[in-house]
Amino acid sequence: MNRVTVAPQFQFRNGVLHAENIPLTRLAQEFGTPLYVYSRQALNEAWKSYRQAVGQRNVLVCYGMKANSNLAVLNEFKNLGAGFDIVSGGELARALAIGADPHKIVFSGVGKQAWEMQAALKAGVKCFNVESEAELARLAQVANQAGAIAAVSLRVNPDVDAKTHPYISTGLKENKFGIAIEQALAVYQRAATLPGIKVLGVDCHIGSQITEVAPYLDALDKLLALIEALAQAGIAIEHLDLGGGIGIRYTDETLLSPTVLLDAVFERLEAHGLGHLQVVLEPGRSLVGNAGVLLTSVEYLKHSEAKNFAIVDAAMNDLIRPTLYGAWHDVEPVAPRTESATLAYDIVGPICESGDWLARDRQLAIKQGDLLAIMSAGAYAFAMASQYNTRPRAAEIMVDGDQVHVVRPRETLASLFDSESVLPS
Ligand SMILES: Cc1ncc(COP(=O)(O)O)c(C=O)c1O
Ligand SMILES: N[C@@H](CCCC[NH3+])C(=O)O
Repeated sequence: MNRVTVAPQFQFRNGVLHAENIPLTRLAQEFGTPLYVYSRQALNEAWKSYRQAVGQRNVLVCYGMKANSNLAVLNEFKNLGAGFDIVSGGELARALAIGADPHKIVFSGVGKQAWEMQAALKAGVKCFNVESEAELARLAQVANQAGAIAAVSLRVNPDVDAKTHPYISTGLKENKFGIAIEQALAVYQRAATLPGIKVLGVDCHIGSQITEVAPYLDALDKLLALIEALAQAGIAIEHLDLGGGIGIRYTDETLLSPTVLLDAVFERLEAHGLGHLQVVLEPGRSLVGNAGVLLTSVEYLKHSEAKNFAIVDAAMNDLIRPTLYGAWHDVEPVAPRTESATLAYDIVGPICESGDWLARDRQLAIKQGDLLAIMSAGAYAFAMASQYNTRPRAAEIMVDGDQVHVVRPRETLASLFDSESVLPS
């Protein structure tokens, strides 16, 4: 019986793991490993879950492109109607490169530089999510110099526990993000008087890989109290941005669906007479996380008294989540064997760091040369890759039914240092 994986578009057929209709063995042969493989259908299905949740309601879904900013992914979401949540001038450039509608771009991030603000104003983005009073002052200055008006939401830090990994929790008061909820009213009052600034909305983003609705509703309750205080102070807003954060299945998580979230949000908005507000969401991981796998080959097996190691050709430079967060990614042999002994393996890369591991203590029946798929590698995977140890970043492939597209070729060795120079002698 074929094992079922966490990702519907990556399943076993006749004993071989496929991406849609393509056997992953074929892609490894043709393009080499390590290799990122994405499924176009998975992107579409994930988008559909948001579209169905939205229904006729006034919701703008801005894809949090930091999760995976490959142009093919961005273009797919643009064509499906997505806006974009950006956090840098670089991400703005990517959005503009695929012809994204600037009126559907929100600009988040705690450290926006003046040039980034200028570029975003020039492009005409929908909204700046402002994270401090100092940023607000800089934005007003930049907007005035440009003769432009910057529409803003203040990103409020509601001090709620998103019940996720501390490194990806962003809505607690000890986190660097946002303006403390207690200070928000005063900063809004200042914003309302600043030339160059137009108050448009309220924003928060409490964390990532969230699997329950309760933390969102805790945050929402605090934002609703703020919105009422703003109304009393004569400051009307048009939209409420609840950020991203919906989690995916890495192993056996129970999931929060966009429908459950939006139904609960609109119920509360309507109860407060705020059903007219536009809701903005900034999902990243939940749109792409299970649309990708990282393929890697076993270079060596190594057995010591304490451990069995599978040394593979992918490494922490390709996928840093395991060592950075202790994150779990399922590991599937692409063509599972039955004849080898099953042992507990640590899957480690060739990088000179003890932290260079992708999975630990996995029961696997494998041999040298076997191909493994590291699952759920569509989000925060290639996007966080580096060239550490002068390793070219992997190629990225998009599968679409029977079609295979190289959406980013493997980096060449020369490209890793051809812009460097040595000192004149
Ligand atoms: C401001 C902001 N919006 C959206 C996201 C996307 O989050 P996620 O990938 O968890 O949906 C992030 C990342 O956590 C973020 O920092
Ligand atoms: N990079 C993190 C998520 C961070 C979200 C960005 N605010 C992860 O891989 O889970």
